[in-house]
Amino acid sequence: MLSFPISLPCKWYSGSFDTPELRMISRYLQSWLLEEGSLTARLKATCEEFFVEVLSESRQPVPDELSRLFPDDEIQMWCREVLLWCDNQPVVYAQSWIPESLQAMTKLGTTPLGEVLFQTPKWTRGEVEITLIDEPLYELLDKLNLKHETKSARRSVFTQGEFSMLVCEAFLLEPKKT
Ligand SMILES: C=C(O[C@@H]1C=C(C(=O)O)C=C[C@H]1O)C(=O)O
Repeated sequence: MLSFPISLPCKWYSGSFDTPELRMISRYLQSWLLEEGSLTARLKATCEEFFVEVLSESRQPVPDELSRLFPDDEIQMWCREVLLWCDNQPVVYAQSWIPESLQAMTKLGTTPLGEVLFQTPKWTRGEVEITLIDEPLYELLDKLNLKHETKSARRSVFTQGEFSMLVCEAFLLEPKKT
C-alpha cells in the first residue's frame, strides 16, 4: 500500500558522477540532476502541457536521517510530495520539507514550488547530492504503471536567512530532449 511520505534512502553522494555507484546515470540525465536553475522552468520548455499533481501535503515529524540538515528546533515540518507531469508523462517525483512558518509555501497547491523559490532570488541553493533509488519508489511506480527500475535523484537544501528547506527530486522518466 503506497503511503506518504515515501521514505527515501539515506546514502547521498556529492554532485559528482565519478563514484562507481553513479556511473550508470546517462550524461543527459546528469545534466538534469545538476541543473542549477528551476527544474520546473526547464521541464516546461520540453513539453506542451505541464502540471503539478499533489500526492500529499502534511505536517510530519522530520525523519532522523534528515534532522541534521535543519536547525535543531525543526521537529515537525511541512512535507510536500508531488509529481511533475509533462505531456501526460510523470517525469519527476519531488519531496520537499518546508518550515511550517513559511505559510505561503504550505498553501502552494498545484503552483510549482520552483515558481516561488526562484522568483524570490534571496533563496540560495546549497550543494546538490545525488543518489539512486529503487525499492522505495516501486509502489509509486506501480501506481503509475511504470516498470520497477532504479531511478536517479537529487536533493539540495535551499536557505533564506534562518529558514532551510530540503527539495528532493527523483526522475521517474527521462525528460524529452529539445
Ligand atoms: C524547486 C523546484 O520546484 C519544483 C516543484 C516542486 C513542487 O511543486 O513541489 C518541487 C520540486 C521541484 O521539482 C524547481 O522548479 O526547481
